[in-house]
Amino acid sequence: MEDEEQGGEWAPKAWAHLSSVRSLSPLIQCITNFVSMDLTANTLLSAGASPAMLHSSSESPDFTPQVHALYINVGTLSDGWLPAMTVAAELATKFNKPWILDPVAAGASGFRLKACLDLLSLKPSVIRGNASEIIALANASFGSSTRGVDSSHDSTDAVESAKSLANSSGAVVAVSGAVDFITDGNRVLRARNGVPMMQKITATGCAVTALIAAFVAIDPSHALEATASALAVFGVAGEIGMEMARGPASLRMHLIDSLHGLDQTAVISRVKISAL
Ligand SMILES: Nc1ncnc2c1ncn2[C@@H]1O[C@H](COP(=O)(O)OP(=O)(O)O)[C@@H](O)[C@H]1O
Ligand SMILES: Cc1ncsc1CCOP(=O)(O)O
Ligand SMILES: [Mg+2]
Repeated sequence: MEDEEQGGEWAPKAWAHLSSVRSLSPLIQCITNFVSMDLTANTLLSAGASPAMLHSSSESPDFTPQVHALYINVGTLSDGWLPAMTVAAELATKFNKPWILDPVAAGASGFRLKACLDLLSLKPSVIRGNASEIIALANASFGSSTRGVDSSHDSTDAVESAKSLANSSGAVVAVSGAVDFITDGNRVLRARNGVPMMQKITATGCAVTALIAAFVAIDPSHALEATASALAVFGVAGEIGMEMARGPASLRMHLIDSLHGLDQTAVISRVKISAL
């Protein structure tokens, strides 16, 4: 099975997506949490994209129409930031720009769940979360099965929730974990790259969602494929980075270096994407 997943039709697609990000350098507006800002911006830069962490609702009317994609992450949500997210998402929709949602800890509180559900009504192109977040959103429930920002479920537990959320929202939904699943509600793709140590670095989930925004920016009409490519490419960077790392802190550094240095041979030989 693993051999079937390696190479095939998907690895050249992933390489084509990464190459387009490098040559087109899409401008990505990021409204993201305080924890993730640095890793997110550096991930986008090392992939060849151009990050801009602009979140004021006073400047989004001028700025959002110019970007190639918008990334919204509710990780350190506050009353003050929510209107800024709403304004930017409305502008993205109005100006036909893809926007991507990371519903960090969606099931941690009623405030956060309602915020995420309200943002969903503004039609994101892609939602990427861990299994607990996708289950909470699909069931519109908070509390019982959520432990803060980390998942208490395996990604395989959330495949049906992801499909149902994709169908109800119209978005492509990605569940990350040991295996990443990506669905439009009908097709389901599976990406099997990465290393477990990536969970021990804060904001790797946030960073890969930003990378999804960059990949969707350069191929907006194929959001499902672009999302799978971004998850697999980030995983490959983690695998190569892990060969040099001594723990989470050095993996963080080597992951960024590896993403920057990825070549065609590494991507083609390592990307493991398949249809479920
Ligand atoms: N056990 C694992 N093996 C390989 N890759 C993993 C594993 N757990 C997470 N990842 C990868 O780490 C990144 C962050 O995923 P995850 O930890 O699920 O998100 P979050 O940080 O939002 O909870 C993703 O690229 C995912 O594929
Ligand atoms: C620890 C923490 N607390 C609020 S946001 C955040 C970062 C979460 O990052 P990720 O979802 O990528 O693990
Ligand atoms: Mg997360």
